[in-house]
Amino acid sequence: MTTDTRLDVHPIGPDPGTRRGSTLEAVGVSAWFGDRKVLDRVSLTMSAGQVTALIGPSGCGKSTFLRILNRMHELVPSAALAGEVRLDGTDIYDESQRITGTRRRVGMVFQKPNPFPAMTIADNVLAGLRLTGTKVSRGHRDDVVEECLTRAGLWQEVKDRLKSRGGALSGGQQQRLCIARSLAVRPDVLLMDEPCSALDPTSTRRIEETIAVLSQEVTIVIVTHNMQQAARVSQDCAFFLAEARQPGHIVESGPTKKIFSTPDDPRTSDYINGRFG
Ligand SMILES: Nc1ncnc2c1ncn2[C@@H]1O[C@H](COP(=O)(O)OP(=O)(O)OP(=O)(O)O)[C@@H](O)[C@H]1O
Repeated sequence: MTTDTRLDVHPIGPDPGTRRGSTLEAVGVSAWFGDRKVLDRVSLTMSAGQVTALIGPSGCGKSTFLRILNRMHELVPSAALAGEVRLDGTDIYDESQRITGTRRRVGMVFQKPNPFPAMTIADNVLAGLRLTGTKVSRGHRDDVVEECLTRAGLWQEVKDRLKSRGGALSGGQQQRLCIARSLAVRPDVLLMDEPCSALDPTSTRRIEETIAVLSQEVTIVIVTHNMQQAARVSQDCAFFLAEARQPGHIVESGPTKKIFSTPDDPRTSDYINGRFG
């Protein structure tokens, strides 16, 4: 299919500003790689319009849990899963649910910025639409590019060079370009797996500002090793732990303010205060 023959159809979903994201609810989620169980009965509600931070030491299953939330876990041949993930009440693993529909509603931004380096900045934004088969008219494409780059906090920096290669941007700009690409399909939920770990402090701050703005419209779940970042950007927080070769589980979850000030479990306090992990 050539892009020029696409129908005059706008991206799917309500206009930004008219909604507050979707609620994601994990219910009794367990996960395996082969025989090895890596998550044990994880239940967590990630509320609409909130930022939920997933924290915990390396290897406790945070990324696996995140990948379960948009059906990427099942791409690993040895992977298995139990439990439910409800998106606004509907289990995304129910056989009536199509994987492409879930991926469109639940976007993902990865640790390492991964724009298409040889593609122009504008085409990088539109690539998200092409990958999900969402049609957009030629006349509407410029609007989508501007809107998404604006929402990702990148428009002012790139508006005069939209035809430059995505690979020519700085690391932080590339990450915001990837966020813009995710936003083009108007997801209800954005999953972010350590989105700032490869970035300098200034770029990190820009991404955090972007997260704060986006969270008014999109539900955000972020994995971070940076406790200050979790405290800054999230309203809710879940502390994962895998002890003594046991599968990862949630020790406690709740409002970030409470988790960081008066956690119920001493292991949470020890981790947050850098006494292990
Ligand atoms: N593709 C895979 N095949 C086999 N085992 C895997 C795979 N991916 C992850 N694991 C294992 O699952 C467990 C959880 O890994 P995961 O990456 O989810 O942890 P994490 O908390 O995100 O770690 P980190 O903070 O270091 O990214 C680890 O023991 C890891 O070795």
